[in-house]
Amino acid sequence: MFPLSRTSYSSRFLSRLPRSTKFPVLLSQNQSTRLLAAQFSASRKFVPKNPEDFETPKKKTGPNVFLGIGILGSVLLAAYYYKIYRTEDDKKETNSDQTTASDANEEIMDSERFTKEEIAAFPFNSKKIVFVLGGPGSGKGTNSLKLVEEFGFVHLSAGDLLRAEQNRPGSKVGQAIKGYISAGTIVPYSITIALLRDAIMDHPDATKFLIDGFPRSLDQARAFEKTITDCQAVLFYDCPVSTMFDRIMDRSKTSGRIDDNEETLRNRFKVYLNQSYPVIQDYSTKDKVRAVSCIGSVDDVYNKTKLSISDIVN
Ligand SMILES: Nc1ncnc2c1ncn2[C@@H]1O[C@H](COP(=O)(O)OP(=O)(O)O)[C@@H](O)[C@H]1O
Ligand SMILES: O=c1ccn([C@@H]2O[C@H](COP(=O)(O)OP(=O)(O)O)[C@@H](O)[C@H]2O)c(=O)[nH]1
Repeated sequence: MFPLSRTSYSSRFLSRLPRSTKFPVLLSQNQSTRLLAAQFSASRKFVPKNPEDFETPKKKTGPNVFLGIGILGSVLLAAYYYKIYRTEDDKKETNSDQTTASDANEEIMDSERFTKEEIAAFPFNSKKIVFVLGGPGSGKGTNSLKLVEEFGFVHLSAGDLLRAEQNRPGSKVGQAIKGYISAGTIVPYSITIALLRDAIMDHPDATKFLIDGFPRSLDQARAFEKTITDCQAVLFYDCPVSTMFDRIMDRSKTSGRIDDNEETLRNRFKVYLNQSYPVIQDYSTKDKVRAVSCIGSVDDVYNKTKLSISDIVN
């Protein structure tokens, strides 16, 4: 377990962002929930503008039977309409940063390269999976590449797989992926898990996998466990927002990524705290999290990384 009550953020960075995007990086479940509620709903608060907004609604003098019947009828009609007309596609469609638990039943996309029988026969359970998590720019990719070089992990970056699918001629989901990534929101896991599943199957002889940047929400974590396998550990890069911001802004000069810009980055931070951070909290209750501070030189951080997963690398 790692300490969950620490906060890390710099006033220099915070002064550059609107109030709604400022948050401490490490918070307890209650703290983060309260903070989120306060920060992200502040803009949606009801503000009385007209004199009548301040008035207490007048109490009706007697039961209005017709009104009651009308309301009941509307509710029943709405429920009927919802049941009959809401299609499976509607349920899967989610382009907001508020992926909900109801999405946890999404079907994983079929493979274009492997048959259902090949997928069913693949020994996913025999693979050691380490999730590499942390906010945007916290150092997931940098350290994963070093672990690959030194210890022969297979590195699967969910973001890289999605970008490759986005650019693949003939992809049925390329355009949709582009929409999510440019908004800084999470691609439905039916797509991401399918890409990860196929990428794992491309390495039948490998035993150790680093899955970088996934899962980004609790429902994704549960769906991966259900359809692929459980992870052995979570390598978590604990990084102040100010540092992540500066590093991404630096990276944006050469990355060519559509989402490495200030506006999308604000949303990525919001999605990270709102949806991805609870994944780290959840795995920490299962004693799976190995937290590494991102502060220090690339070599320092890598040395801390090696120490934190020394039982897995060998
Ligand atoms: N310890 C470090 N010190 C300074 N810069 C770093 C460090 N670790 C990573 N970087 C740089 O920060 C940027 C973001 O790192 P990256 O590994 O791409 O993050 P992530 O994969 O988490 O988005 C990259 O440009 C990388 O070179
Ligand atoms: O499991 C994933 C991983 C990535 N993404 C999308 O890909 C973007 C970039 O993710 P990546 O991990 O490459 O970069 P990071 O933001 O961590 O630097 C995210 O903002 C999401 O839009 C996603 O939807 N699901």
